[in-house]
Amino acid sequence: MPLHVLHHPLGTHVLTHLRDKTTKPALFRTLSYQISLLLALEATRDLATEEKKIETPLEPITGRVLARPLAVVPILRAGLGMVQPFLDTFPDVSVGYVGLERDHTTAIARSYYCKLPPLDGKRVIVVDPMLATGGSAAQALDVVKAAGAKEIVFVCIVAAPEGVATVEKSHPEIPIHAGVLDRQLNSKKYILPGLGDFGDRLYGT
Ligand SMILES: O=P(O)(O)OC[C@H]1O[C@H](OP(=O)(O)OP(=O)(O)O)[C@H](O)[C@@H]1O
Ligand SMILES: O=c1cc[nH]c(=O)[nH]1
Ligand SMILES: [Mg+2]
Repeated sequence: MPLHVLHHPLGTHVLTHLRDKTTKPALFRTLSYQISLLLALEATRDLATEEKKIETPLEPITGRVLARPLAVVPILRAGLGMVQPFLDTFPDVSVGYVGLERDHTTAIARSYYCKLPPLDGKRVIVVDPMLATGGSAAQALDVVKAAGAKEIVFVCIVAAPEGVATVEKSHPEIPIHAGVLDRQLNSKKYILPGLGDFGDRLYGT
């Protein structure tokens, strides 16, 4: 599946402020909300709709409404910073949680939590702001598939080429929506130029 990179002047503006090391957590959370809303709209452009007969104040018409509910699945903890725009914007959303944490030396993610709603019949949107090695995303996508998800999209704010390659190899049918595609990983598997540790900046840790 192709990588879809966000093209919107507001997205570019927000990303610059997210990258700025002087941006404090309160503003960082607001900016995360804004870019996640833009990404949520991109990741749902092709949602199925169905007919619904209604009456306007003037006459009856057949309109269209969303046919199926959404499930948004943040990868804890940084993914939590991307959930709220989905809840605020879509009429029928459930939330599942996959807890993964990268080891500081190996950068390999370890699972510590999982709680998912029924996923069959839903558009399942797995969200995590940073796609670095791709290990966390690939694991989370394995987990939602094992839980019955069939229509899955992965959404991140910053992607590294290495992470995109990992997800494309392990889950070739899953579309990836990213706010930006960055240059590379450094020796500690952080994204360059990136924005640092998203979870730490979101929660001031
Ligand atoms: O693509 P990867 O190499 O797996 O790296 C990306 C992961 O690293 C960060 O989470 P982290 O493990 O730091 O946990 P946190 O969200 O609790 O800070 C980020 O939010 C991703 O989940
Ligand atoms: O650059 C990175 C890589 C992984 N996780 C982050 O929060 N930032
Ligand atoms: Mg972190």
